[in-house]
Amino acid sequence: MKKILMIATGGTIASAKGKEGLTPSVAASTLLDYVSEVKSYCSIETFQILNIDSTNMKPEYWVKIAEYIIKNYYNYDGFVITHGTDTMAYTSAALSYMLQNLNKPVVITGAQKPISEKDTDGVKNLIDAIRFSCEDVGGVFVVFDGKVILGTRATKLRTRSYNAFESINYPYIAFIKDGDVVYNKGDVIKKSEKPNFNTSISSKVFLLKLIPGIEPDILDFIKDRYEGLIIESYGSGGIPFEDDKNLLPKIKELVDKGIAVVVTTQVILEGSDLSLYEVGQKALKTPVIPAFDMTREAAVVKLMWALGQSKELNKVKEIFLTPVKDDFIY
Ligand SMILES: NC(=O)C[C@H](N)C(=O)O
Repeated sequence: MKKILMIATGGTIASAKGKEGLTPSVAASTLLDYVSEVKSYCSIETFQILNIDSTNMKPEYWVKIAEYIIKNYYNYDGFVITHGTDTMAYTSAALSYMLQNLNKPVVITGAQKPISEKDTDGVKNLIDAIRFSCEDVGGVFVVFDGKVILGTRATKLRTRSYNAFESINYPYIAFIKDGDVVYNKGDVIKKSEKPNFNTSISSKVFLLKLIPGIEPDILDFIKDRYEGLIIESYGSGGIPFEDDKNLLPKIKELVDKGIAVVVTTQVILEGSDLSLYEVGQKALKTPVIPAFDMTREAAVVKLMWALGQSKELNKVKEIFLTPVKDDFIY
């Protein structure tokens, strides 16, 4: 029998109605009571590491979760993390960078409705997640609504529906149908020889979403406070450069100060290509770092993680542009 560690962090799956609306309250061991049939094929231990709405997630908590997994890595065959959906894709990206070359699965799941409710998706998601954590594969995954998504490729696209998550610009890894795992793209998740753990991270990253007419001087504020900036530009990617709305000189000031500036797109599907338009090529010359087809979540967390490894701009750029298990494709 496989030995699984389930780490609970809160989220809707573990929530109940409180005085001010839904709030995490159900303990890890109680969550397990709802899915007791899994005990027929694996043995599970639980640990309550946090009990938060995932809106309250922060990088320090990613480190806490990752370090708990590292501490217990050789004692279990797989790991399941129950988590709120709102920032689940950030956590799955963070764990993907902190825990690399895994030879065991780390599976994150949650629910749109509390596990105690009659029409909950929590029971199915938790059973599916535990089922996938018993597979002979390595990596970090989101399992939700019967789909297995690579940890760096998940994004929450729906606030209410059970199919809250999609795999962005990348195939689903597998589907779970009536308890069976049906692989769709299993080749990237073969087990590695030796895991590589690195939990250093900087939270000094800012995400700036462009809107038409954005004032360049917002960048002065960012320059004084952050080590990295992600600019969510439009479409295929570009930076406005006309007249008093020209952002490029201010971006150059940031880069000259050693701040890593990444440009991505607000459009969720099909990725960015800064070489396509003049607005993009001018940005590349500033120079900014392109995020290609990464999700917003992966780009933000990878920059935080790269800045945890080095403060030297060229090195940060090199780390950011080194693919980690298909987190982006040129
Ligand atoms: N469905 C959910 O889990 C949403 C909740 N607010 C959370 O992210 O913790």
